Amino acid sequence: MAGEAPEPNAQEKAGKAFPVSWDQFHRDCRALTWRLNEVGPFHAVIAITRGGLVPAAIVARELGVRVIDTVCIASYDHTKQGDLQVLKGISEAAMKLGGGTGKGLLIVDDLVDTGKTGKLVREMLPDAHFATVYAKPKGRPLVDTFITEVSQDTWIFFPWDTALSYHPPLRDGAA
Ligand SMILES: O=P(O)(O)OC[C@H]1O[C@H](OP(=O)(O)OP(=O)(O)O)[C@H](O)[C@@H]1O
Ligand code: HPA
Ligand SMILES: [Mg+2]
Repeated sequence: MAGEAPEPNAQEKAGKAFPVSWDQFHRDCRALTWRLNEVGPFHAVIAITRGGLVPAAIVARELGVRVIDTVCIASYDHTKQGDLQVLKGISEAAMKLGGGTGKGLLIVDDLVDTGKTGKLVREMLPDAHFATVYAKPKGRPLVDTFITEVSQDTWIFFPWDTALSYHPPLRDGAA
């Protein structure tokens, strides 16, 4: 007897693809910084790894912030979301800069999807400003500043996760 079909992963459930190039990502990070410049100044940037590292570097460079800390959280194994694991918390030095509640700190991530990751970090730093480059509707209420909203059924492909490859012509069935 045939086994049950495997459950679709988050990317398969999403259906639509939104590939982002390095150029586009850099432009979107700069656009994010324009908005954040109105909100700051910030004592430090807290990057949610790993996806938040790239936008955090660009945003910190544009804002002239040199103190950068990480909060290391794992949830998706490629496209399947499991339980959140905090692999490394926020450093004592960064906590001190934020007065224990995150005031004056800027949390940066590449995107919010379900909002689970963002919610966890917000609980650690309730007074921090939370910025992401992209936001899906479920996670959007958690974010203070973002640039582009994509629908919940869209999967964003980041340039560090992708490579150029052959794409068949539309008439041969390409999506
Ligand atoms: O809003 P959520 O549903 O929680 O999803 C958003 C999070 O998922 C991705 O990280 P991931 O856990 O895949 O780890 P990575 O940043 O190391 O790739 C992304 O970078 C966000 O941090
Ligand atoms: O749409 C997405 N793209 C890449 N990583 C993700 N992690 C959660 N959602 C996404
Ligand atoms: Mg991440």
